[in-house]
Amino acid sequence: MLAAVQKNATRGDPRSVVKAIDQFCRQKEWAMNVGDEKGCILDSVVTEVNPATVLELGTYCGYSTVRIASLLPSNAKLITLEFNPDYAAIACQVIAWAGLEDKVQLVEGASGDWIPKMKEKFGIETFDLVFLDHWKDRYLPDTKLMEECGLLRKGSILLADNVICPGTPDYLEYIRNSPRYKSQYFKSHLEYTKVEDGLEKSVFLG
Ligand SMILES: Cc1ncnc2c1ncn2[C@@H]1O[C@H](/C=C/CNC(=O)c2cc(-c3ccc(F)cc3)cc(O)c2O)[C@@H](O)[C@H]1O
Ligand SMILES: [Mg+2]
Repeated sequence: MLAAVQKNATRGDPRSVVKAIDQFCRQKEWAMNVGDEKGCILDSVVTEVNPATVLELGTYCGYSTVRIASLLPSNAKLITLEFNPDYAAIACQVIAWAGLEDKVQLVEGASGDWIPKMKEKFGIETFDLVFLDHWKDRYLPDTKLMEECGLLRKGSILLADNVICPGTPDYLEYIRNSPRYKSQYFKSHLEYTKVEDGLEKSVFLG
């Protein structure tokens, strides 16, 4: 995938990096990027929220990191957590190829370890937007952890990938029934396939 980016995408052009990865995953080898169809929904949420602070859980190869960072205002900050060093190394190069390294802080480590350190290590008060796309059984514990650490403010937006496929039943049950969130489901398809999947957008009510 990285070779495809370096061969087909233009340095400093995030859209060409996104296109190169999507082309590679459609033509050569499927990969678990959020993809172009759900990616458009992601783009519209990022544009609508216009966040100053973003947390991404699960960088993988940096596809959604590039999509999000390319839409952020100049002073905005995107912190992305990835605990697999091999994926982190690839993502770092993909983000650099897109010319977005100044907007992105890629942190190598587990979300559970780093979420409690966000304030002291990065001077983050609260996140305006969180994109959840890591192991599906971590969405709920990490959401509760973000609440406990005071990282969500009235109006913070959580956007979760794969709430249908592979599915995040415990997270959906919690977020749709909690009086502290207002949720909305965006129906779509699993990246590069016709299988149903979707994104769940939830506003923290404080
Ligand atoms: C606690 C913790 N801390 C830090 N990094 C963490 C972390 N937990 C995981 N990570 C990291 O994040 C990525 C993991 C992503 C998991 N995503 C999926 O499993 C996924 C799967 C599919 C899929 C659908 C149908 C199929 F048939 C097969 C696969 C589609 C998707 O879109 C997915 O996101 C990966 O880079 C992993 O190292
Ligand atoms: Mg996903």
